[in-house]
Amino acid sequence: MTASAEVHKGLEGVIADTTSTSLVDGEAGALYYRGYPIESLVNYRFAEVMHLVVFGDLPDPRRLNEVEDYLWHAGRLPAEVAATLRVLARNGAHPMVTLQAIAPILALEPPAQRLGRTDEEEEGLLVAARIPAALALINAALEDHPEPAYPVSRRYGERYLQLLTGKLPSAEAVEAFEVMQVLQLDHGFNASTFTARVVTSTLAPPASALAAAMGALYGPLHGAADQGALEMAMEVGEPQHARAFVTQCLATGRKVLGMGHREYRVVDPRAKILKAMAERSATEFTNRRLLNTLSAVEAAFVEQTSAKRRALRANMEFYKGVLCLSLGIAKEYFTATFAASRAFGWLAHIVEQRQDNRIIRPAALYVGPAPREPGARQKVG
Ligand SMILES: CC(=O)SCCNC(=O)CCNC(=O)[C@H](O)C(C)(C)COP(=O)(O)OP(=O)(O)OC[C@H]1O[C@@H](n2cnc3c(N)ncnc32)[C@H](O)[C@@H]1OP(=O)(O)O
Ligand SMILES: O=C([O-])CC(=O)C(=O)O
Repeated sequence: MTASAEVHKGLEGVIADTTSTSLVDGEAGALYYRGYPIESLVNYRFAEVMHLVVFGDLPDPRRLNEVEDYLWHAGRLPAEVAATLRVLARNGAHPMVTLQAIAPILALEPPAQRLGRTDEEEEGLLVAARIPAALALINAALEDHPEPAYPVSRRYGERYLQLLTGKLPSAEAVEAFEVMQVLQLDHGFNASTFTARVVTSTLAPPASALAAAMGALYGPLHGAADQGALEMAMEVGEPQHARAFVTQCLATGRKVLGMGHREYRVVDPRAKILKAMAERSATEFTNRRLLNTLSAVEAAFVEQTSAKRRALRANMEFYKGVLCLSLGIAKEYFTATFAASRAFGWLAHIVEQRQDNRIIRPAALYVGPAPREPGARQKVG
């Protein structure tokens, strides 16, 4: 590459490939899965929208039954996989670190049930289906509890919450949880999805691509902003401290997590839905105070960044934590819960990438020393 070449730092605006899974309209603040606006999809079960994203259409009742049955059977961890996971988790790393390490192992010992897809797709589906039980096991190992019994419910959200919290959730909690998971399914060429596509482009197996994507999601500029935003609200403490906190962040270059987005120039449409849900769910004093603090941080941030070349607004991560806490999900499991949903979106992109593959290999503008000779030197030894 010559020195006159233009560098697209962060690949902003670079169209790297086509996709038919989701459309992100950053100017209008709209998101569509396979053509359907997300606002219309929040009325469907998670398993239905997952089917839409991965397979391209909403399932009829018979297929939904088949998919929910598959997720239940496939989602149960084989004994040896569970034992490996338990040993790894006991090292005490963050659940996302353990989950990434175990992801390829989750593909071992597949069940007899399949969804009639290719071997590669079935591998990805299996890893994604097993994430909820894997998280419950990580939680049990870290807390030194016995492994939770595998729930009888075929409903994805009910099973997930029961696995993670140890309690049978209310119907309202299941609905709210599934809406959140629907909103997290897919989002164009975000960093973790692009990672999955890069790994897939080398023809590495889906389980390797999913593990790599988990690594990308765990960064605070991407998926881990959910835990980060909530911890920031805890640090701020009270709404009246928000203005000074934002001033300090902007003066020192510290990122206010959960604010700003590469694509959206207006509020992220998912953030609007999640904020309303967080408001409805935060009845308990601590969660209400966290919500009010976040709201004050958002107002101060929007005001203090109004002179920037770009409008910076709340993204999906900002209010999500309050909803998660209300559902009984501890903050260390926010990003892993995001991964549990996004894994299906990653799979949709893995399938798309494999269908029309070319290795992803951009060019670099070399800025190191000009070619030179090391000069004469005595041979060592
Ligand atoms: C599911 C998700 O992944 S959603 C995103 C989750 N991530 C976060 O919430 C982390 C906080 N946000 C950010 O770091 C960024 O906004 C990102 C990573 C989301 C997007 O990054 P970019 O597209 O490179 O940011 P962008 O070019 O729009 O930033 C413009 C300016 O605003 C600043 N800015 C952007 N977001 C923030 C923020 N949250 N806090 C402080 N300043 C910010 C940038 O530093 C830049 O400043 P400059 O013009 O003085 O250089
Ligand atoms: O699109 C992005 O860059 C990040 C995001 O919102 C997502 O992955 O959901």
